Amino acid sequence: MNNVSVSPTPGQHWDIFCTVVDNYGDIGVTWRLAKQLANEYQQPVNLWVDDLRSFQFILPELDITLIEQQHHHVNIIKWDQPLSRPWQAGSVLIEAFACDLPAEIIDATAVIKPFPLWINLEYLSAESWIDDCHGLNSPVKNGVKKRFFFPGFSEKSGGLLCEKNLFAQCDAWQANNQRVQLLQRLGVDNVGANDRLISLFSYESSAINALCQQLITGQQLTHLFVPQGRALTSVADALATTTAALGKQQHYQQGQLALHILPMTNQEQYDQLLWSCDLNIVRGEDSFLRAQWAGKPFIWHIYPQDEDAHIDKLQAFMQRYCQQLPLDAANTWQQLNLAFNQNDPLAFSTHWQSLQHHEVTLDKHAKIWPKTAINHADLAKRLVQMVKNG
Ligand SMILES: Cc1cn([C@H]2C[C@H](O)[C@@H](COP(=O)(O)OP(=O)(O)O[C@H]3O[C@@H](C)[C@H](O)[C@@H](O)[C@H]3O)O2)c(=O)[nH]c1=O
Repeated sequence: MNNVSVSPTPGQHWDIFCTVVDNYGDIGVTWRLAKQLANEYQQPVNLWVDDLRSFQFILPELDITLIEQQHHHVNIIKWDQPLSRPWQAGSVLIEAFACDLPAEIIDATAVIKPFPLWINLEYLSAESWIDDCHGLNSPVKNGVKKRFFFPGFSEKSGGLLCEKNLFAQCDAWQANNQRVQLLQRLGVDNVGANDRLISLFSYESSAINALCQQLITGQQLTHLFVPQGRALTSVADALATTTAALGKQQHYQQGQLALHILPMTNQEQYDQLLWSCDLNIVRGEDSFLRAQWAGKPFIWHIYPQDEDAHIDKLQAFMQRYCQQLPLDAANTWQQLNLAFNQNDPLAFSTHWQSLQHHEVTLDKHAKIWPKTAINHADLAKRLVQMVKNG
């Protein structure tokens, strides 16, 4: 057996394997989980990642030439095939998002006894069917089984990733108006007390065109913060320019819209941007959750799937999110999200204009939502408990 060290007593560490499919969500989620397990639960964690270049966008200090390195107390290993560093069995083996584990590990099921607790970490969903699948076992090989872990919003699910001190950090940031420091760091020094701040980290959408037009002609000056990437293409279209031209300028003003183009930062600084804005437009899985933890209203651009499966996922979430909202505010917010996801600029403009009537309600709701959503226990806590229970 190549590249597997067979030790008579498996180690106590956790291995997390992550394949970067596209974008930053797969690595974003596993990196966050690895940091939390290492720092809050003092677990030795190996994070195996097949694409360090993508990882570097959200961890700029990562050295992409190294096979192994430590950051935030997590041991990060470049996952090559075949493995460039032998795998040694630990106590837990996490396959993130059903990635194919290395053949060396599958073969090792024949010889390593007991085999580490094998967990398949699934994508987050607000759909209720996940409650019945969370925790189920499925046979893999040689009598070894893997267990399914479904993150979700219900008590029966695997819960949501959220660090122990996150809400306190966010509250302190907002109470002390620390956004001023953030804006200084970003080189944005012309923000008035009544200006609106919006962050935009989405995929391409023609609704962005409508958004920009609404902001340009709006009553209030809006600062729109756009990290380099896919949303910028749609912003450039809306402003009848190109991403290359926009990229050169960094700050750009048209009417009541002040556009600021940002480099990607680490996850901690991205959180600070979300905490500082009045509205966040987010996407995928991880930024979607972080916008909720920021306690601010948001629009969710969900990762598109075949046959519009993502729209069911979006509806399932919106239903949960809106349970405690008055009907008219809920309707406006849901229609706005649908318009963004369905590339409908006309509908987006209509619902954007209605949004102003519900700003106070949505603001209040966004503040109380995190405590409802966390449902007494975050994901890492539930995961550690699952491991303890065996
Ligand atoms: C803009 C920005 C983001 N980030 C982080 C936040 C998140 O961890 C990560 C972005 O991940 P997401 O929000 O999930 O969006 P994404 O579109 O990048 O990832 C998606 O990838 C697909 C393959 C998955 O199937 C989707 O479910 C989703 O996870 O990038 C930074 O750290 N710094 C930044 O400046």
